[in-house]
Amino acid sequence: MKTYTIEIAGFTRHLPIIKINNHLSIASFNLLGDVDLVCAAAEAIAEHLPHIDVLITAEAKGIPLIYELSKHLKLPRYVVARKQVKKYMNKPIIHEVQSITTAEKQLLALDYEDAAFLNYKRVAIIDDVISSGSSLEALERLVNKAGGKIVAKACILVEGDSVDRQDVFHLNELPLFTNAMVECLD
Ligand SMILES: O=P(O)(O)OC[C@H]1O[C@H](OP(=O)(O)OP(=O)(O)O)[C@H](O)[C@@H]1O
Ligand SMILES: Nc1ncnc2[nH]cnc12
Repeated sequence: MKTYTIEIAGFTRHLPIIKINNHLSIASFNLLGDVDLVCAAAEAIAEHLPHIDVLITAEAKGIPLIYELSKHLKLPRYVVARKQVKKYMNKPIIHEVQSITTAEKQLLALDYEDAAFLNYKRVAIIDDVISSGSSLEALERLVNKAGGKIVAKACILVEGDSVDRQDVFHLNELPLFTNAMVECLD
């Protein structure tokens, strides 16, 4: 398998290059299960955040990261926007998302209790990767609707066009690959 090698918070990882459609491939970054990397990335991001009251992310890969970040920042509660409305959710606020990794439109939903918790709080939006920016935009809309104040946006990796974003703190950058480009890699 072709891989892309990247350094993140002092750790080297060899990411498999995966075709996502007829034109594009991504270097797939899956932090689920990677304890050392999650801990180091959380520590590195924590140093660059202003004073905040609560972190929010989108499920699923952002969850271990904000858990670890919340521990660092001594924040007792964090908020996760879900990709499905569960029966146990109360009056959810919903926004559509078209993430680069998923062909179909998805949704992000915030439970009423979590939305109420964000109200008037200083909120940092956190994700593992920001690529098209669609997930970030949906999270921004949810936080605004909930009455939270977005004071920081941070992720481990920015990808593709998002590498030029000035509004997101990040630890490193990932390229997008055309499939023709991938054919030429050894
Ligand atoms: O900037 P975007 O194009 O929206 O892409 C970024 C999103 O893609 C990934 O989630 P993914 O859709 O792979 O879902 P998962 O975390 O549930 O695996 C990542 O965790 C971000 O949330
Ligand atoms: N390269 C990547 N790896 C994992 N998830 C992603 N979401 C967007 N880009 C991604």
